[in-house]
Amino acid sequence: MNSEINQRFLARGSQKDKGLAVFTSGGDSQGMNAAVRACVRMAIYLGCKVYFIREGYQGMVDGGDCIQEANWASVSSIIHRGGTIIGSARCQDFRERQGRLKAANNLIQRGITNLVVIGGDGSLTGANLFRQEWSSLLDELVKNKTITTEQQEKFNVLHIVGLVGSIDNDFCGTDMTIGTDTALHRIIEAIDAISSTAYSHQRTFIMEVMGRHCGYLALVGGLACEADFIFIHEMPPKVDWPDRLCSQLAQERSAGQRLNIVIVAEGAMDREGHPITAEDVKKVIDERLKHDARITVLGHVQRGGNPSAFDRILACRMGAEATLALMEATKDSVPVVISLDGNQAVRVPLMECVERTQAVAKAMAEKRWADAVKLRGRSFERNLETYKMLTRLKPPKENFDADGKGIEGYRLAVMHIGAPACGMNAAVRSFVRNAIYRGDVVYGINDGVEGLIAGNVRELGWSDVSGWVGQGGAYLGTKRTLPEGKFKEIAARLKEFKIQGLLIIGGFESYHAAGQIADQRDNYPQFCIPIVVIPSTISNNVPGTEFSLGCDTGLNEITEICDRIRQSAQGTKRRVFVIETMGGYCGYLATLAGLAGGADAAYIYEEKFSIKDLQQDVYHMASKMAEGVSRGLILRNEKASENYSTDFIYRLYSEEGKGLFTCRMNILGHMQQGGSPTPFDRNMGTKMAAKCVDWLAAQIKANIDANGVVNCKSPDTATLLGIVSRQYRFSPLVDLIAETNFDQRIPKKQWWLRLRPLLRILAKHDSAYEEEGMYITVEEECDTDAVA
Ligand SMILES: Nc1ncnc2c1ncn2[C@@H]1O[C@H](COP(=O)(O)OP(=O)(O)OP(=O)(O)O)[C@@H](O)[C@H]1O
Ligand SMILES: O=P(O)(O)OC[C@H]1O[C@](O)(CO)[C@@H](O)[C@@H]1O
Ligand SMILES: [Mg+2]
Repeated sequence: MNSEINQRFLARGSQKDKGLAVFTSGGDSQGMNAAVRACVRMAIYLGCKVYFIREGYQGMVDGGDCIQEANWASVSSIIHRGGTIIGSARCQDFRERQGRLKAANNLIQRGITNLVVIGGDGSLTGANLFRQEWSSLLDELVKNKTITTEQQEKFNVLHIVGLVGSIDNDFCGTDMTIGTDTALHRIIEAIDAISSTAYSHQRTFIMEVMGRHCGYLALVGGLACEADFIFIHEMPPKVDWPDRLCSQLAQERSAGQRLNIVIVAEGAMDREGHPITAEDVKKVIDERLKHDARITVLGHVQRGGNPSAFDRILACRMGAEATLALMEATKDSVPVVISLDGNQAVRVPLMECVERTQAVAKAMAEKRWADAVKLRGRSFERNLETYKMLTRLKPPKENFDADGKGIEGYRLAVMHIGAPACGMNAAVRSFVRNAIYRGDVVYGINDGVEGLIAGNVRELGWSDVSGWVGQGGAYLGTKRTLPEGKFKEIAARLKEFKIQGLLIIGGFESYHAAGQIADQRDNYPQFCIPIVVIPSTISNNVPGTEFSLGCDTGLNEITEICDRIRQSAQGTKRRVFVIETMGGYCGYLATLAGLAGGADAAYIYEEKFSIKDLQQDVYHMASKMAEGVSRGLILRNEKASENYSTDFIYRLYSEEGKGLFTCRMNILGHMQQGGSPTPFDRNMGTKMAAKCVDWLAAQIKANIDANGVVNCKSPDTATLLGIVSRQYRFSPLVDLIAETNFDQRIPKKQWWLRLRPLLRILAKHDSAYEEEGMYITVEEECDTDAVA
């Protein structure tokens, strides 16, 4: 891997002689505006000229007013808006050399040789071709005397950086394209809404989702909504699919399920290449099962609405990186795509991505389905495996003996400790089903440590967890009580239920509790079982992971509320909102919601601030207001400072802003913990729990004696499953102690702190931004089993 170890900074105003143009192309996607904004603002910060090319490639071909210089204000108040304010198009002209010739001339006439392309697979394929042809296009322009040889020489290299903006997530080389997460939000909102009416009428709903050539939306939508059957391009069913579909749906109904959801990706086919439409599926269900079936085609709803917090943040990071990558490009550098690999912004060669994307299409055309899935990447593959496993009606026979007992069956338990967070139920469902699938017995412990001591423990069956994925809160019940002082009672219950492996899902308390139990292994043999924690809290303050389950939902709740609060001042008022977020001492929510909401400042505990900083920010706000900005957004983490309280900041802004703006304060409180889990949290909970089952089984197997007694003593048998620099990782709890600030209950190092300068730069403050993007190959990117 060619990662850069040294920190890389480009100073403010250091690129005064340069320029770039940005455009959006293909189907629009939510988050494109945030990407354009970040790209423009980073360019202005570096001192270079920046142009919009309106209406995608069509604007490049047509030239004229379609190419305009942009300024700071041209991208104000757009971060929360879906679509693209600079327009997008599907452009036939650009597919022809003649069109590309015109486009090249239009760029040269304005001296533009740095391009940021924001679009899908088609747009980036077109960009790749444009770059490959560039010198021959210039030759032709010289030949027909459209440009001079001096111009040819001066503009002989075209630099291109691509950002993948498409809801389809069909481009190899990135885990998530800008817009995909929001499209999934739209899909699950629709399916959740339909489920209640389907339940009432015992109906089967066939939902058609987008994704012309890629089944990602159908697959992950299916995972996030417990769909009973999906039809996707990469895993087409055999021609006998009607039999399989009907037997699956019939069995589910006979097991008591009142509704069924079938998802059909647009353009789905069977293995012989016959199209499968929602109508075809309905016909089969009507005729054979006589179910009351209905079709809903989600269509462009999926491309609409406000971008999710994830897409806004992704777009901010990618947009800024795109500008930086262009500024660093030399005549020898290859065009790159800025993408996300796990949680890391990376730069992947455009050509490799295009080739791999085309290889997927080829594999599908040649009916090499397994290859197509592999080429889509490890994360797609894993999603598919998980989906298949979770929707099996019965565990495979080979995992059970003649009496129906699991051949390698262990006795596992799951519980929560800490506050509830969205995604916990999805994790429990996945844990239960994965374990049953293997032949294990699973116990659900209600109400945390207190419930365990009270013996509030019950075996969970396959259908006990039906419908749990989309539910917020914690169905098992959760409490904050720690095990300290109650070890004897806990050990007695673990013994009574013969528990051989334990999963704890929860926030900082879960991590703390698991550590306390593991610490007592020498005193209580019942604690010598493998123990694993899935960090789950909106605060995202658990060490050993970059993301906790539930923090994405919390972030989206805050982001949406901030949008609404800001909108309340639309019109003539000049107003500053001071908003307090949760998080304990952890500034994750305030910072990330600040980035996603386009906030002017976000005050947090981890970054000390003085009265001087506050004063400067107030003056800064006043000067922005004087320049025409009408609304301000200030976020403050609940424990940012003992004395500079939310009320204090509100009063300071109120006093100093007199005559210029009014000020209002909002404390968001527990609404941040509620809501419906986002697709990200549903998916993350599902995948993490599946990994925990595998891990627990492997640990038990390695440490069990002939009498079935498990004796885990080594530190690596008590772990926390986290996402750490691009990968899922089981970290021994003891290793995390040194990384933990137990007083403030936060990790000592927090990755997202490096995004704070970006927040300031995008809000027109001075700051020094360290580049994120490391260079990797498309193989490296696709091999990551990321959360996406
Ligand atoms: N092979 C190609 N050669 C030249 N230009 C292309 C090529 N493929 C696509 N383009 C250009 O990119 C535009 C957008 O491509 P396309 O319609 O495939 O959408 P996309 O970028 O894949 O986005 P999405 O699939 O998300 O809608 C096309 O209209 C065309 O102008
Ligand atoms: O908006 P249009 O041009 O009808 O295109 C629809 C297509 O665009 C996408 O939304 C994005 O590529 C596809 O999922 C869909 O097939
Ligand atoms: Mg496309």
